[in-house]
This record gives sequence, C-alpha cells and structure tokens, in this order.
Amino acid sequence: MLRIGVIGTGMIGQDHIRRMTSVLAGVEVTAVTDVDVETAKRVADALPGAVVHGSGEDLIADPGVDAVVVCSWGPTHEQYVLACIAAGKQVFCEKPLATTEEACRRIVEAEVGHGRRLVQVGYMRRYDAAYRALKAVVDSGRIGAPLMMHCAHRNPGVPSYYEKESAITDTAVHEIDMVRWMFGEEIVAVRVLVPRKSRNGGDLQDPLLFLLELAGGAIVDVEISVNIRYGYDIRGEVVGEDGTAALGEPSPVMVRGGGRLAMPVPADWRERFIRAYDVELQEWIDSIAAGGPPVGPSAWDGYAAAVVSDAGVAALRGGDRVGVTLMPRPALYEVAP
Ligand SMILES: NC(=O)C1=CN([C@@H]2O[C@H](COP(=O)(O)OP(=O)(O)OC[C@H]3O[C@@H](n4cnc5c(N)ncnc54)[C@H](O)[C@@H]3O)[C@@H](O)[C@H]2O)C=CC1
Ligand SMILES: O=C1[C@@H](O)[C@H](O)[C@@H](O)[C@H](O)[C@H]1O
Repeated sequence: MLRIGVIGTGMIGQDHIRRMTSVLAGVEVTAVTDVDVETAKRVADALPGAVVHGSGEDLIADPGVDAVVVCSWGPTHEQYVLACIAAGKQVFCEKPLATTEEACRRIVEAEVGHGRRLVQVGYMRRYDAAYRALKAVVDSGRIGAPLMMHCAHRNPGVPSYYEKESAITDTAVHEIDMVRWMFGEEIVAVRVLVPRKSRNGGDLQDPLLFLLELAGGAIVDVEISVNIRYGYDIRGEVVGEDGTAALGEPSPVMVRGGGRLAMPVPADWRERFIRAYDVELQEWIDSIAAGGPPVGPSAWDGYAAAVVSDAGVAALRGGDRVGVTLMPRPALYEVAP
C-alpha cells in the first residue's frame, strides 16, 4: 500500500481523497493538512487512522507518508513541491505546477539537482478517453497535417480564489498543456482578444479568446468563458489538410421526446473528467509503487505551461503578440511534450 499525504482538502483535494479511498487500488490516505484546519479535521474524520498535520512541511516530513498529493491553491504549490524534492519524496501536484515561470524554473532546477524525477503535474486531459482518441486520429495522419484547432473551455462559474488573470493561469493552462501534447510541439507566441463582456462576469474579462501559435505554424484558438451558467462544456476540433476531427459529446445518453433531442451537460470538471482523474492517479500510483519515475506530465511540462501562461497574462494586460522562449530542456526530461 502506498501511503499518501494530501495537502489542501478543498474541492479537488476531497475529490482525489474520495477516489484514492474508494476507487483506486494500492493506495491509502494516511495524512492530510489544510490552512483551514476545521476542513482538514472534518475530512480526516472519514479516514480511519489518518493524521491531521499543522503544516504541509510537517506532512511531508511524516515517515508515515510515502508520497504527497498537493491540492492547495496554485501560489502555494512551489513551497510544497520544493520541500518534497528536498525530502526525496514523490509528489503529484495539481495544476498549475506554480503560477510563474520563475517558480517553475526553481522546481525544475531542484529536480534536476536531485537527479531523478519526483514530480508529476495534474494535467489530466492527457488521460481523457476523448482527447486520447482525438490525438490518435491526428497522429494516424487520417486528416493530414493538423493546421488549426478550435477549442472552447466553458465553466458555469468560478471558484473563490479566481482573479482576472486566472482565465489564463487557472483555466486556459489546461489547453496550453493539451495543445503541446496534442501537436507534440512547443507554443512560440500567444495573443489575447477581448470581446464584449458578459453581464455574468463581474470584474473579470469574460469571455476572452486566447490564440496560440505553434512552432510548426499551426494556430489554436481557445474561447474561455467562465460564467456561462448552463454547465461545464469542453470542446476541441482539429482541422487538418484533408479532414477534421472533434471531441465527441461526453454524455453517454441522448433523450428524444416532446419534439426535442436532449443530452445532459456536465455540471463541472469533476463530472466531465471523472475517469481521466482516475486513470491519471492510478497510473501515477502504479509507477511510483513499482519504484519507477512518474510517467505523466513532468516538471518540465509544468514549466513550459507556465512560460506560455505568463505570456498570456502579458497579452491580456495589453500586449499584442507575445513571444514565448523556453530555457534549454534538461536531459532529465528527454521525451517530447
Ligand atoms: N485538474 C483540474 O481539473 C483541477 C485542478 N484544480 C487545481 O487544484 C488546486 C485547488 O483547487 P480547488 O480544490 O478548486 O480549490 P479549493 O479552494 O476548493 O481548495 C483549496 C484548499 O487549499 C487550502 N489551502 C490554501 N492554501 C494552503 C496552504 N498554504 N497550505 C495548505 N492548504 C492550503 C484551502 O484552504 C482550500 O481548502 C488549484 O491549484 C486548482 O488549479 C482545481 C480544480 C480542477
Ligand atoms: O482546473 C480547473 C479549475 O481549477 C479551473 O478553475 C477551471 O476553469 C477548469 O475547467 C478546471 O479543470
């Protein structure tokens, strides 16, 4: 049994604890912590034998914790991931790896200094059946070389920690990672277009259109709408030279009645990506329980996403086309995105 400590027992922390205790195999949650101590205690009450630690650092140092899952807010990730590397413990860090290029660079440098991969980042779309099927079509060459991709990332509402830049750093960062993986290329420049604001968006710039240019010349557009009310709607269509391929509808059921064809829209990311999170965490658990390095998105992927995300924030703040330059990729991260 791999003994896991969870830092951050909010929405995704609780969801990952649920899957680690009642869905996945070979794992138990032995410790939790949260700055909101009452929440941490309430979550631990449902976990027989689990310890509540007063800080993330204490949890990481606990000899009863083999590996750590970080589910606290993005700006707190760096300190915990660095502490895990210093302790030589495997860490699964929810996205984003950290919220700035500099913070991600420090993590990459610490891991390279350690000499062995210890970090996996929670970019779960790489594990989603629909995205995997879309990538298989693109890789097969059936639609010719991919030229463009149209994406939509629609949320019904935003979490409490959401700020203006979060549309890029917290939301579009999923497309940043997915696009690098889908095309197997780095993103070299970004732009942000700002449409008329939604009356549902408060102080946020909602919606916005995020444009990504890839090294090979393909262009990706991403609609980010984070207060669209009707549900959680994730779309993606790749346009190739000879055809197109799109994500299918996530609902397993369609209802015809009363002159209408209807299907449910997922309520949020927990529902839409439920199986992707299961596969992502089970593969992480299995790989590290077997003593190997994690095989999912690496600290390098987290760093690359942060550099693009920083460029996106600059574009949102008034830049036009903002270029993206990555540092040379260390040998530890030799595989393509
Ligand atoms: N992969 C995915 O699809 C998703 C990833 N996330 C990511 O997971 C992280 C958490 O998001 P949510 O669960 O939605 O937020 P949340 O606000 O529901 O939960 C975060 C928890 O972390 C705690 N926390 C904050 N600072 C802390 C610190 N320094 N030490 C310990 N605990 C601390 C908060 O008290 C809160 O209980 C974010 O990085 C977010 O981007 C969130 C939702 C979906
Ligand atoms: O990661 C997630 C949230 O943190 C973020 O706030 C949402 O916009 C994303 O859709 C969700 O997958």
